[in-house]
Amino acid sequence: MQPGGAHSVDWAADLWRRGCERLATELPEQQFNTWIRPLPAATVSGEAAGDVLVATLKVPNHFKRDWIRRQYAPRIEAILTDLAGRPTRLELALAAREPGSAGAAPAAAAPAALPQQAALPIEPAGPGPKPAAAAAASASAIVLPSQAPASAKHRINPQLTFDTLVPGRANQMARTAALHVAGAPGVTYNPLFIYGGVGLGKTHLIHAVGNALLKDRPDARVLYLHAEQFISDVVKNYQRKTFDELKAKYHSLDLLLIDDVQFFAGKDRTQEEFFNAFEALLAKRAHIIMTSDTYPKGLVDIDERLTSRFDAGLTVAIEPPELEMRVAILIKKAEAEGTPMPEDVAFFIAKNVRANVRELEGALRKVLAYAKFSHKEISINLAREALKDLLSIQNRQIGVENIQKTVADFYKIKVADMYSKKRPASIARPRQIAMYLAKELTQKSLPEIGELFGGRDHTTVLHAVRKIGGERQKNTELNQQLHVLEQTLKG
Ligand SMILES: Nc1ncnc2c1ncn2[C@@H]1O[C@H](COP(=O)(O)OP(=O)(O)OP(=O)(O)O)[C@@H](O)[C@H]1O
Repeated sequence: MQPGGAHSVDWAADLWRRGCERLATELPEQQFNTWIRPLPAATVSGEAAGDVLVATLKVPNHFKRDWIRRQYAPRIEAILTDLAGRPTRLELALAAREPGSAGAAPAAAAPAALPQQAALPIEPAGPGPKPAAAAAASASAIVLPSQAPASAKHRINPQLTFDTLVPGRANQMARTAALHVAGAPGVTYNPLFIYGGVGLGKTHLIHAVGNALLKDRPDARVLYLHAEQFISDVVKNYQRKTFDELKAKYHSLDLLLIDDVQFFAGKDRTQEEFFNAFEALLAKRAHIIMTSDTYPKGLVDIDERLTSRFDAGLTVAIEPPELEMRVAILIKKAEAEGTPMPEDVAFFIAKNVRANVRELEGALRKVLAYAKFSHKEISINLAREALKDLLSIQNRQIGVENIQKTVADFYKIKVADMYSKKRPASIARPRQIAMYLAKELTQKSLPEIGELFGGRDHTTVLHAVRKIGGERQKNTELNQQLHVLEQTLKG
């Protein structure tokens, strides 16, 4: 499709196919096969949202929708934006279930023979189907067959190295331990158990160990896999009664890197096989590194015999990165993309995107794509524009009342003084600061803010916004206080 022009089915089908191809090279095979490949159909529409292309993917249940949204949506959007040459937004719509189906989406547009992995019940059964309203495809949308390339890249990703991992307080312990293991596997910290929230770099770190070891010892037998792949292997070998093959594969390794072991929950046979592999590997001084979303004792539905072994080497956490580390990550990643990122822009993005590194990368891609397609220099204004949706979602959650209360607490005045007519500086200044923050952090207009501050005129608010904004540039103490208030308000 050309921007603003007529859609062509071939063009749209090709867009999705190329998107899948790119995803397949970036995601671990198991993740690609589990989450992306089975998506039954995609639709693309151009007009529905102005000049933004909307790609709608149908997903079978709430669980998958939320997971894909959290884990993959920013990347899919960035890839489609890149391939389409225009901003593309992803919508995830619940597919209506066919009567009698087990929860799969309608098969009408699905390809006849996509090879599927051994399907394992890794998620709770989704709630009932949503009415057709959930399917957001517009009348002008084109239905695309889900197409996925036959092969997907997997195992160790050569780009995930210690060199590309930005160090910081958040990953200091984990990184140090990982470097240690890479230098002398099988000696200490065995097993190494790394835990932390999503998108904080656990997978990156264990790939880095694998890459480092392979660089030193190219013949080392190193295997990276997601826990789901192990589950899948156990099922396959169970069906074929080929447990010797399973043993031969896992028990002979020098380094086993296994991601997201919380997925073993409730899978007794898998746990038993993993226990066997674990014991065999430790006995021959091979190293095991595991990741999880929680520490060993926090794992549920996993045999205590295993969790106590997980904890027997070294357990380290990866924390969410602090502001400076987020800035460093942005600058480094932008540099790697060949686009230098001004420090003030990196600070702006880092202050607004704080959840995890994956989201930070998503925001960076949006900004870079926006700069590319609009042929503009990267600036704070451009970043604000590119991340408009993201920022407004965050800001919508902050209410003016909350700002008034937080600022009043901070400057130790009464909340009632925010609406009062009192004018002493000890009260007027915090009030101006609250007005400034209300303008910065919410979508409210100047008159609306004035109304919420005891029915003041919008020019009073404008004056406060300009005054505090201007002073902020020169007065570091005020700037610091505003940072603290912003961080508190954004939670
Ligand atoms: N310190 C860092 N420096 C550079 N890139 C990082 C850093 N931490 C994370 N990343 C990048 O962020 C993205 C998400 O990281 P990764 O996939 O390793 O997270 P994770 O903790 O394994 O998440 P999940 O639990 O969802 O699998 C990756 O692209 C990774 O390269």
